[in-house]
Amino acid sequence: MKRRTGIKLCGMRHPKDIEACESLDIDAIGLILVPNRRRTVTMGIAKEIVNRVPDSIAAVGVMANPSMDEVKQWVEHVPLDRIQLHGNESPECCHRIREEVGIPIIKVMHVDDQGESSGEVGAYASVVDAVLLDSGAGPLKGGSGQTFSWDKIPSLVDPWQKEGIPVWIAGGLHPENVAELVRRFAIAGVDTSSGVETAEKKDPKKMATFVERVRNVDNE
Ligand SMILES: O=C(O)c1ccccc1N[C@@H]1O[C@H](COP(=O)(O)O)[C@@H](O)[C@H]1O
Repeated sequence: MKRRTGIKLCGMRHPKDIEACESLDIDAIGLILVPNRRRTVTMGIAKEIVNRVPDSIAAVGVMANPSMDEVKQWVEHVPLDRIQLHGNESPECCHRIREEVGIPIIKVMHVDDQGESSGEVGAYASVVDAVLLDSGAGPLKGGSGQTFSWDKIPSLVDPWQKEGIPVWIAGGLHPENVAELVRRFAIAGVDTSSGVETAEKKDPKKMATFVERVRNVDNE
């Protein structure tokens, strides 16, 4: 059966970034709703962007350790399709958000220098819809442009896959390294932010090349 790798392009900040996505064969775009980050968008901009996203592309809101009130405020004003929890949210917190807000949860697990990942499979498998492995590098965690050691991917991914949880990979992915990642490992999807920017702005050419390189491997 032909493979199809999920692709999420994250950190959209302007409605024109979405124009550049419209012709791309991607699955999701992400909006940074974490306060005080370089790519953080206001509620107004988030709403404007999501309203332009084609139906075939999911709009993902990226949050880190949000309160229940904050989550509810975002989803009340912005029609998000998924919530990406990029902090240290407990299984109980994931469960509560999923139940009370009714939106699928992507839980980010951070991979440290030793290749160890946060998050016990047994505790999270029943309360999340997908897992995203990202580099734990840097004090801010997320959007760092840093890769983690890929050698551990099979042993990190396998226990989730056995529970039927799709695992996506992020952290320092760009058009020059994504084909190798997708070719080497059986993963559900890839997610990038810094790697498709030039001078801190989304670069339509890099986004298109990133997608093309993934789809070329899918078609090998
Ligand atoms: O992109 C950000 O600025 C960001 C801020 C806070 C939390 C998460 C963030 N981004 C997520 O991190 C991954 C990896 O980013 P990068 O490709 O290494 O720059 C990205 O795909 C987003 O999901």
